[in-house]
Amino acid sequence: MTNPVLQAIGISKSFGALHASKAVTLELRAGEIHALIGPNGAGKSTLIQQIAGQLQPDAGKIHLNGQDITRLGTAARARRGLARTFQISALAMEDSVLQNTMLGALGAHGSAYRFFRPVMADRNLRAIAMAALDRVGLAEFAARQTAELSHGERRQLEVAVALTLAPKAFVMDEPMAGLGASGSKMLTGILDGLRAEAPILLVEHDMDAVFALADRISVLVYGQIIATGTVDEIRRDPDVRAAYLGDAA
Ligand SMILES: Nc1ncnc2c1ncn2[C@@H]1O[C@H](COP(=O)(O)OP(=O)(O)OP(=O)(O)O)[C@@H](O)[C@H]1O
Repeated sequence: MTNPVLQAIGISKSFGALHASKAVTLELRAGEIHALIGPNGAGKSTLIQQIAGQLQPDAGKIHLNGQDITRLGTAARARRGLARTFQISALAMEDSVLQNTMLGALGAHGSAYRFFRPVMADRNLRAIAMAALDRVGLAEFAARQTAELSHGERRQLEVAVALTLAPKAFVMDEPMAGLGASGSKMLTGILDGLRAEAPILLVEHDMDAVFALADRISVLVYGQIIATGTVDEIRRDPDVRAAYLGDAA
């Protein structure tokens, strides 16, 4: 088996007396969507923040392609190919869909600081951005102001911006949140195809999306991973049913 792309190795984090992550070990392998599920307050966000670099673990390490990135901040991790998506506030609402995407592409492919006009005239960046927009079904919206997009289309745009970074791994925090049935279906289809480009660590409460997308699922309860397995293994796992899924499985 190939080496994991992204690893959390023995991650622990406490807030006072509360152990939000207890020696969590998790692997994201090439080509997979690995869902992280668990009840409210289980520690999913805390773990994702440590993986993305917003929070420093008390103990343990984060590796990206075998390299220790534990001490790097979010920007340095992003430059190394860790794409954290679904922070909608990162989009400039007054700019066009294409401008948002090209500025994302500039972060990864532009070597020097450039003023905005030359950036927008850069054919190479434009081609990278248009390819990313096409990939998520937004090419025909390139000239629209981002503020005009629906909630679901903004999610698609976030994916396009992340794609311009040529990511090695995606970390996605509740991408389906706030989307209606058709938005979820559209985004599920997009994520389904993305795993071939880079594996996805997916935190998601929408179990239909999780069961439709995940190659493997890890279940976090009280800061600990109680099971990792395929959808079928997790659905059948008696500990998971007792702690989390109940009759919903
Ligand atoms: N900065 C913080 N200071 C103190 N306690 C925190 C902090 N961040 C999280 N916690 C606590 O750590 C525990 C895990 O929270 P976390 O948000 O990681 O869970 P979660 O699984 O993401 O929950 P949800 O599904 O509701 O988003 C909770 O008890 C939470 O109250």
